[in-house]
Amino acid sequence: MSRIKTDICVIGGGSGGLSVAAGAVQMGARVVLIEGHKMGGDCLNYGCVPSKALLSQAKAVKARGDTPRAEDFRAAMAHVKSTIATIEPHDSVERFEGLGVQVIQGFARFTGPDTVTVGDVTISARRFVVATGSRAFIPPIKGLEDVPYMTNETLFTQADCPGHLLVIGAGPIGLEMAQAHKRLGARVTVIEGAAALGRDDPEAAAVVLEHLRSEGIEIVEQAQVEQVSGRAGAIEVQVKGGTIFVGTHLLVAVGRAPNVEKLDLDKAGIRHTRAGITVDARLRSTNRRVHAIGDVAGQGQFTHLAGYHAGVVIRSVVLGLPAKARHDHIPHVTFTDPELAHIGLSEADARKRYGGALSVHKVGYDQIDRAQAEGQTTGFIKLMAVRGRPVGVTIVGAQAGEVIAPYALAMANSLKLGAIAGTVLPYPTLAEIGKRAAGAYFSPKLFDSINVKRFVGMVQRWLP
Ligand SMILES: Cc1cc2nc3c(=O)[nH]c(=O)nc-3n(C[C@H](O)[C@H](O)[C@H](O)COP(=O)(O)OP(=O)(O)OC[C@H]3O[C@@H](n4cnc5c(N)ncnc54)[C@H](O)[C@@H]3O)c2cc1C
Ligand SMILES: NC(=O)c1ccc[n+]([C@@H]2O[C@H](COP(=O)([O-])OP(=O)(O)OC[C@H]3O[C@@H](n4cnc5c(N)ncnc54)[C@H](O)[C@@H]3O)[C@@H](O)[C@H]2O)c1
Repeated sequence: MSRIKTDICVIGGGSGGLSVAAGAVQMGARVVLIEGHKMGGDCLNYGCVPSKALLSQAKAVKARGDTPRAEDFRAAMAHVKSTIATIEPHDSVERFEGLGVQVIQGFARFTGPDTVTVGDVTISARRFVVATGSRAFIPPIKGLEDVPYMTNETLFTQADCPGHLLVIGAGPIGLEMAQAHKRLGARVTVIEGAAALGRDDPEAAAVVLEHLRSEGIEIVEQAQVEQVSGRAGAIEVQVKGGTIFVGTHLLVAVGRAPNVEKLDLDKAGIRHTRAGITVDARLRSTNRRVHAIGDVAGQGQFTHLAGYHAGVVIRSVVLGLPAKARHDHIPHVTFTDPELAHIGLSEADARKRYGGALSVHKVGYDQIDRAQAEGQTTGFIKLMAVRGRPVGVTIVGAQAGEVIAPYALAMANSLKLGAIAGTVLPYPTLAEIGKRAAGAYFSPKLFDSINVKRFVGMVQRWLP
């Protein structure tokens, strides 16, 4: 048994853990990083990177306009592999060892409040950061364990395009992958127990769903899956009420489960629930020496959130500052075509919280010259504003994930809408839609005000 003493021990080498390790070591701390499987975690290997690479290939095939061919799917999967391979060195053991991090490969488990073991190595540290991420949640559906099914961990290893892909769950994973597979030549049926994109603005979700259906994807809502049967190539999914959907392949995308089982959290007095490790505003667990970040902290499941958490925890464990995380300024984007981006409060939540003080401003993509020029007039921005500040923004339409950036800046830095309305943007760009929405907040105050009209009348009489 060998022993290592260090300042910071990071468990999990994905989006969150790698950011903590790189930041902490470069600022002078001694860092041990433990990764049980693949450096880069879900995002690089089974999540954001492969899914966006597949979507980009599917978009190119769709743009070509003819019937997808078998080679298209193979070429798309080859692109997925090569994209991962290109990014991989950035997250590699070699790069991190080069930065001065001691990387240990194996699954870590706590053996006490300030020790973990990996194989025959025991590590004691001043602070621990748990960044073990999440995996696909497998629901207790009758028969599921007896049929071949895919999750995000196996989806990107397919050799050939499925004939008819059945997807359980119409969240971001289910719908992004439904569109990618449809555009690459599969028939696709998405089976959703409640409302598709149920966590998003219903008006914006409706725009995405209408478009996906127009491309030929079958999306069945309010259809809770109760039983699955069959075999490879002939899978049957039965929903509440008895309807049966038949397909060749099955993807399960019904949410995520935090990776806590292997950690022996009880040995270190770290409380957790089904959502993940319980943390306070400083991302500290119930063991003050141990922080949790990213998916396993149960505050949301996005790479940029894990990266943000890493920054907060670095201030805490490296610099000893009482840094707190906030979550009201974290955007999220579903990368379907059209994209759906959101930040802050939904319209419904903003109405509940602010009542009459809230104003809502909606501008269509069809009012934006660049959108007209590109023929991308589907969608809108919806701005929720209170006393001159944005409290929530939803955008559905072309490049919504890029277009929302000024609002992410504004909400992270408590900027007023005047900052957006007063910014000069290049013409013609899709980003103008955000400025137009801010302008819509000021228009009635400026153009419908009797006081403004009186004042202008006076000025005009006095002006020489
Ligand atoms: C299909 C899909 C698409 C996605 N698309 C997007 C997107 O477009 N944008 C976005 O922001 N987010 C997206 N996400 C979510 C994103 O991947 C996660 O939010 C992000 O990876 C979380 O980072 P993390 O550091 O918390 O965990 P991870 O990146 O998963 O890293 C956790 C690491 O910990 C390791 N580990 C686990 N247990 C132990 C242990 N006991 N000891 C040692 N190591 C351990 C794991 O092997 C893993 O490498 C997507 C997810 C999926 C599944
Ligand atoms: N673009 C992105 O940023 C992106 C992309 C993919 C994933 N992610 C992250 O990963 C998380 C998980 O995504 P997800 O799509 O797996 O989960 P999700 O929780 O967002 O959606 C799962 C859906 O499955 C449905 N469902 C659950 N059980 C069912 C059953 N028995 N029958 C039918 N439907 C059922 C739910 O009602 C829900 O609508 C996301 O919330 C997000 O944080 C992000």
